[in-house]
Amino acid sequence: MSIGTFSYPLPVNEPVLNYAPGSPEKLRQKKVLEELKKKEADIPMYIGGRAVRTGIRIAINPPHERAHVLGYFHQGDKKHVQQAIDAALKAKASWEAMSWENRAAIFLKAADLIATKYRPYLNGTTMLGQSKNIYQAEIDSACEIIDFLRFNVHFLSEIYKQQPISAPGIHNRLEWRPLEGFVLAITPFNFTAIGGNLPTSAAMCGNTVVWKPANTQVYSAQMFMKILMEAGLPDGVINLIYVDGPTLGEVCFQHRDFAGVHFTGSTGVFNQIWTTVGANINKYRTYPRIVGETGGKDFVLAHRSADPDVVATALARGAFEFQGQKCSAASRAYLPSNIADAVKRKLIAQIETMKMGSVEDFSNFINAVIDEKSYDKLKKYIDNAKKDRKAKILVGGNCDKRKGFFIEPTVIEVRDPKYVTMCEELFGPVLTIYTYDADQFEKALTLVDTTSDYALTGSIIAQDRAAVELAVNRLRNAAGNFYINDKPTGAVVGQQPFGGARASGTNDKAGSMLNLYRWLSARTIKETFNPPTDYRYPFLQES
Ligand SMILES: NC(=O)c1ccc[n+]([C@@H]2O[C@H](COP(=O)([O-])OP(=O)(O)OC[C@H]3O[C@@H](n4cnc5c(N)ncnc54)[C@H](O)[C@@H]3O)[C@@H](O)[C@H]2O)c1
Ligand SMILES: N[C@@H](CCC=O)C(=O)O
Repeated sequence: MSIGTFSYPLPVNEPVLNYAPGSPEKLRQKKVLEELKKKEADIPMYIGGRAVRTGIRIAINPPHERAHVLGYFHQGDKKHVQQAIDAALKAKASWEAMSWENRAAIFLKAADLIATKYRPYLNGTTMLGQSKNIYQAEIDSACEIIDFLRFNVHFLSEIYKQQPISAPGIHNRLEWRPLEGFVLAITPFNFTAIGGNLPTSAAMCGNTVVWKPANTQVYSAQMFMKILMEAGLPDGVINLIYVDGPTLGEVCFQHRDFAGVHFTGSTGVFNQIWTTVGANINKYRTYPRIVGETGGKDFVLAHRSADPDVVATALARGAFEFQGQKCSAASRAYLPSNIADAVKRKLIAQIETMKMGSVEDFSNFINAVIDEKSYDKLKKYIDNAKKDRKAKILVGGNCDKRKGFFIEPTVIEVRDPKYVTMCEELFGPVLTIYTYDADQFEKALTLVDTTSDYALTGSIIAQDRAAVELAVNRLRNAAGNFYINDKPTGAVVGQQPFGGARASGTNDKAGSMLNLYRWLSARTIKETFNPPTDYRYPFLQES
């Protein structure tokens, strides 16, 4: 029962700590990394609040140190998917009946726990499990997840306030119901914050959730789950299971109570999910919500008026932070002929200073790619480029997986703007550059717009305002997140709502109100205070 209307003002973004040499946050983080490495974690699934261990233990190794074992997670099968759905459905009635202020408090408390005592733990599990350097972990597993939790509480409270008008004699209201059934959250390896946001944004709206993270993100996912439990999340509201994708799909997408899927990952997997849901549409109680943020082939387009230093730095950071494993990473660049040589020279010089190695040495900018499958795929593209007369490796190109999955930041230069690495998502530290005739900017715009199926992020770098305006207009549908004189990565919750269209997803903008609407199903209620008692209109009542 709520006695009062409570307010949740717009929060400010969580400040990014800088981990400078000698800083208290750096000392604390180093200690926690040591602590995490010393113990071998035994990671259960969490179903209905119970820790479930199956005995099928899968080792978790840091991608940059394959020989080390951080722990093991217990892999589930079909019956655990069913148990997770049952637990979600059982928890549903009491969760959706809980007053908003109590639901909200759980997520706000989780945000505060992460901001304080668990910050180095969520960062530490992200650093070791996903091979993220401290800065990349801090902006993800500390700041972004904290922001998602706090901003979504604010956005949802704003949605709850949205009500229709009422004519005299009646009162209308909108009830912001959760969906009928359970929501499935399927999350990718690359962002701990996305792993946290996908189940919690739906749960916050009163839904109960089955959450399946990528196997390569389980180490940090279970840390987040434990924080939610400590924050008071009731049993069964979010059920964390580790099963393979097809097993998950086989049970969930056949279930009558499947109410929606909140997915982030590759376009191919999302298309498969959509096709399966479509084929099963007659089985469901309600039309399921399908939300998917998917792949990208993100561009940087420089204009002849661009400052070469700005272009080179946008490329160095945009393409190589977190080894290019961001859906937003710059992976194709279009340089105008008047400054192309200067940009290449400056970019190579920057890349040559990038240190590569373990996350425990904070001076390493580059760490390992996520796993062997990704390493092998990336190496193949690089080896093919080495052999291909149409491509030239400008810098990098060496790969070594003996100790960890290390791939040097690599720049490929091509003369064919439709060369394979200009079109396909590689998801690693590989950038392809094409030089266009600086007098043919409009042609370059068309090329950017038509080269890839994706439309996630992109940047225009120019000092000429007319060129910026032209690019903003002509590339309207080429990116859901468009940047001017900046790299195409690093969206901040509340500042740059995130998502793309075309093959990059349903563009439901994580970290904004738009996303939350997808987990709500409004009911309109009209109450008439003085109801009529005669069916006849006045004109029928002639005397
Ligand atoms: N647009 C965005 O906001 C965004 C953000 C992050 C990552 N991504 C994309 O994610 C991809 C990288 O992440 P990834 O390698 O973890 O992606 P992925 O598609 O391989 O896996 C994503 C999730 O789907 C699961 N999965 C795989 N096959 C499945 C199936 N048949 N049925 C159900 N679930 C299945 C995986 O186990 C994982 O949990 C890239 O394509 C990247 O662009 C997009
Ligand atoms: N939101 C992140 C990307 C998430 C995808 O991997 C960014 O803007 O860089």
